[in-house]
Amino acid sequence: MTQALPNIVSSLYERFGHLPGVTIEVHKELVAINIINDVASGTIFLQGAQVTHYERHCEPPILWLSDACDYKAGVPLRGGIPVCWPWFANLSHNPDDVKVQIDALDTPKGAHGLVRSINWTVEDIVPQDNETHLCLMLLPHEEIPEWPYQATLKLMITIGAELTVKLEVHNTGERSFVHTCALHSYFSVGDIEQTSITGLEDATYIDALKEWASFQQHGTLSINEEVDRIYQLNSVTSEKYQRVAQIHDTSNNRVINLHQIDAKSLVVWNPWIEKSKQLSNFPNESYQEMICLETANTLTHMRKVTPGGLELMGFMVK
Ligand SMILES: O=P(O)(O)OC[C@H]1O[C@@H](O)[C@H](O)[C@@H](O)[C@@H]1O
Repeated sequence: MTQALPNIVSSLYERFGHLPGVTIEVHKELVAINIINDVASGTIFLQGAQVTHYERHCEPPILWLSDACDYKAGVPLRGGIPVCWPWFANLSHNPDDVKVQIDALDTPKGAHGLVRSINWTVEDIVPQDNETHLCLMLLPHEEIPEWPYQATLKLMITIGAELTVKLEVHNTGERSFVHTCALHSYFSVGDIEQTSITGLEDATYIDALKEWASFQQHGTLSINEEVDRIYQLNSVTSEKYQRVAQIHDTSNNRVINLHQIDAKSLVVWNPWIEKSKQLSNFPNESYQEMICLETANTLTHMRKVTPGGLELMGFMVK
């Protein structure tokens, strides 16, 4: 972060004024925007445009955030909704076009791309009684010296009775580029052993724990061991949100409904016992209280963005 934290906070207040239900806070080395309106509350960090909290009043939080986050600049927070772009997962598991494009760059090639630990700028905050809209923006060619393609990334978030998060990728340059991406949502559940997922019946998935082989889902998905799967949802369109999965969070007596638009992949991940011990900023027992359902376009759903082209994908939680 080049600007001192208090300066970032004061310049945001100067730009937007003191908007109702909007406060800007510093968490150690990071700046966050807190939202509260008549129906819900939320928190969005500038680093990674990472939504870390969403809760409807009088209900348990919908998103999970680790208690072990250290709020350090350059380290993505464990939980909430990290934005993965321009590649998802390890580069080695991406389509050849993505690998070739990224291999040519002199940039770190860790999992989940380049933008989850960079500060995004705040484009807009619009508070209303029942929903608050935010837009965060990133110009990757300006923030990542090695990224050679001109583009504008926008993350559009609505905090209301529903949570919507949309990622827009606009090619503003003269060369095409490809990407895979994900909104890597960590959902909070009361007890993973009393949690099941419906909506994926009969869907095809790639199992990252079984040598990336392809399988078909039969019936409800219960989580009682490590799960790391990429479901391919070919029927999702760019026309309207489509209900893709439901998390039955039985111990909280609720169902979280996930709808997607123009996002044809859904990653389901829980690290379970052994993998939990290897993850950064992840308490050993936390696998019991979270499940990732990650709205994505990956593998065969890689996207090519031609000059002037604009890609939009996202999800809504009802
Ligand atoms: O530790 P990271 O880089 O945030 O990744 C967490 C997980 O992210 C998921 O999307 C992947 O499917 C998992 O394989 C991975 O372990």
